[in-house]
Amino acid sequence: MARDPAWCRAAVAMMAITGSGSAPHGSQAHVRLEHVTKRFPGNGRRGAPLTALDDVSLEIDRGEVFGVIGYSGAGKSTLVRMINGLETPTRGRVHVGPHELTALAERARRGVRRDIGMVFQQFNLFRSRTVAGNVAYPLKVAGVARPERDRRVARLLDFVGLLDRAHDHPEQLSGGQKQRVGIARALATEPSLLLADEATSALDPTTTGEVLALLRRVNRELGVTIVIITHELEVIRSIADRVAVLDGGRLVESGSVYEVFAHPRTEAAARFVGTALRDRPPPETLARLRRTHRGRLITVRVRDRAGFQTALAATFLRHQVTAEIVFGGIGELQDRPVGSLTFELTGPPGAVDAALAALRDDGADLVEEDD
Ligand SMILES: Nc1ncnc2c1ncn2[C@@H]1O[C@H](COP(=O)(O)OP(=O)(O)OP(=O)(O)O)[C@@H](O)[C@H]1O
Repeated sequence: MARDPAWCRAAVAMMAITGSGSAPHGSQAHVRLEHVTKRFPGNGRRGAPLTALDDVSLEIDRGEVFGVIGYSGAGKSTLVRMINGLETPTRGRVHVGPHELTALAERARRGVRRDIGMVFQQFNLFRSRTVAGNVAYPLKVAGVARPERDRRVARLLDFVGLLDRAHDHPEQLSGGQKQRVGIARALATEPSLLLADEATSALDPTTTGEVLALLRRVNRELGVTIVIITHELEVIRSIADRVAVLDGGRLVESGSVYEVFAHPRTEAAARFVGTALRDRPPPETLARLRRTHRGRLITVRVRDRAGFQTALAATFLRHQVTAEIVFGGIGELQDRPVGSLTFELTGPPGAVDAALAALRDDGADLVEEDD
């Protein structure tokens, strides 16, 4: 049964794309890693040393939210420990602000560390101290006098929305509330840099959203640079400006979240981000679509390209191909469109092949979903 190609044109035109630019990059570096390699000695049984980081160079700008993603064992936590000076590289240099960490003695490194807040997956709160006591602890260590300490603690608890829980103990709080205390504590010494290592990995999706919203406020309202380490792509997608992908200790890709997610240049990054964008129908959906649709199935990736969908509809029309959207959708990443549309194509003999050839010539990123 032929359908009116105009239907397709109208549907596609309705989803016309208006792209906008992503956050600019290139201001002042807050953290700089130059050719950092970290080797751990072999444990005797397996023998060979383990390279946790392999010649990693990257710059994190002051005031940005920078994500680091990678599978378990990729080297993410080792990278964090390089930035806060808890590990020293086997080779290479680490700069934080004006300091070259790798050139400093431990005592001086501790001074730099005071300007770095840490947030952990398991919160790491003192169970024996109250919420206020936990937030006050780093101030006590830093020798801040009681009245000032109390003032800062109240301000921080207010900022994270837990002023009314000041006298509770951590076990009386939910996971999300514990992490908010963790964030307040990390901010107590007014650091300019916050390192969040899997800060939401122990939380459910709703609570994750709340904690990410708080981190966004920390970044925007307090101007704190945030480095967020995670294996959860949704975390990067919702909060980061730029992202680096680690794979087997190597930095395989870095750039704006849009560029890395929408146009991964390496196979390793594509494999990692592919799941986040749901660029293809899942196998069970494809099987069902094949059963219920007689025409050719193709999936077209939609990216930030002005006029692309109008051109797509025009190509189908020109070749007398009927194109019905049977699956897909378009979302947003850093305010730019990203998604995919799966079409069922039907038409006169040879017309579908001609239309697909024309689309490929025009640079369309499409996949044939037929067996
Ligand atoms: N102190 C250490 N001694 C020996 N090997 C180590 C040490 N710390 C890390 N490694 C090894 O270095 C590699 C990278 O570890 P790292 O913890 O940085 O990875 P990750 O990406 O943070 O992983 P995960 O998400 O599982 O925490 C792993 O193979 C790990 O076993």
